[in-house]
Amino acid sequence: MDGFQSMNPDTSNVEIDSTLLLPAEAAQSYKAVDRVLNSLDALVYVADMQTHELVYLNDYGVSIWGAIARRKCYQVFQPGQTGPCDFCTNKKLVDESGGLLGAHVWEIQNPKNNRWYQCRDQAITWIDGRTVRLEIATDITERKLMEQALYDAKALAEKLADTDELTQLNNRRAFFNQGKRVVQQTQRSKTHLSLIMFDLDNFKQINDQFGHAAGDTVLVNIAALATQLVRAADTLARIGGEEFAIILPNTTLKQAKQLAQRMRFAFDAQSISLNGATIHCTASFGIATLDLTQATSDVLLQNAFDELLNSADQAMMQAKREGRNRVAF
Ligand SMILES: Nc1nc2c(ncn2[C@@H]2O[C@H](COP(=O)(O)OP(=O)(O)OP(=O)(O)O)[C@@H](O)[C@H]2O)c(=O)[nH]1
Repeated sequence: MDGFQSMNPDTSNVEIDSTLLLPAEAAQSYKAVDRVLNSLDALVYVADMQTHELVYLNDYGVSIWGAIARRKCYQVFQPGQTGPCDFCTNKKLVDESGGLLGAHVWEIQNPKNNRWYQCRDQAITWIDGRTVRLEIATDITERKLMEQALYDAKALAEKLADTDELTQLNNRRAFFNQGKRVVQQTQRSKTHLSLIMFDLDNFKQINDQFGHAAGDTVLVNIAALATQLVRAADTLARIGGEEFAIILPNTTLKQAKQLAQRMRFAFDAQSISLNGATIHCTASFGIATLDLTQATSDVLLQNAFDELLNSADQAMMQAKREGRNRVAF
């Protein structure tokens, strides 16, 4: 290559202006360092910080990205790219007056080969006096995939711990956790919090007449219908066998009554066809509302959610007593 000469006849990983030929002793030291860098299971490269030209690439880099042949770092590592990378670290490696700063360690997923690298970048003075970026990059893709798999498994475990297996609604645990959170939010926003409880009517008869599996299907249908009727901000949960509850943030008693009536009508109007039979199932609803529009002390709120649930339960029992398929509050 004109004007350039490899300092290491065994490899062609470095290109240095021939006017800067090193004394024999220094060349020996250079070769020893080059051998060490070539034995690493990591990418080591050096790029001119002004021109982005690669001036060194170890064997690991050559084996993946090919010979450097005076190409720029982004041409080698981001094939097809015509300018410096958006994530180029050059600015992080020198101060405003060009003084060399310490190492900058970061992680990136290479958008071209999708592999993850942990990079240690540092500006150093190269053997010909230029300021260059030395990067040592370790492929951490397997570790990242494992981290992602662990993260996904944790998210799934958390979801399962909060989900009712039959209906896929929130379970009792999720319901109580969410209830305590929503009470705090309601206190902060000084609004109303309503709670609807509903229990399917004469559900034992459905089980007895059509079988337990048919009863399960009814529970799934009711859950799906109820899901369609609540808002995204509401928390619908199955809190017992045939008992459900809805946390309604920022909802007055009047608004909660309207929703409960809509649900009652929808359940009453639904016919579930199963094995040639038509199953009809209604529910009794109880509503309670917490008015937090005035400042309320934390002490008063400690048992607020349990008390709200208790009031809704009392109202629901009243609806049962008064003949079922109705809303009480
Ligand atoms: N299929 C099915 N049945 C369940 C499940 N959980 C509870 N049950 C049944 O639900 C029925 C509830 O019966 P009861 O408590 O007497 O209430 P009910 O018959 O609905 O009567 P009221 O609530 O007074 O209207 C029982 O037969 C339980 O076995 C479930 O997951 N699947």
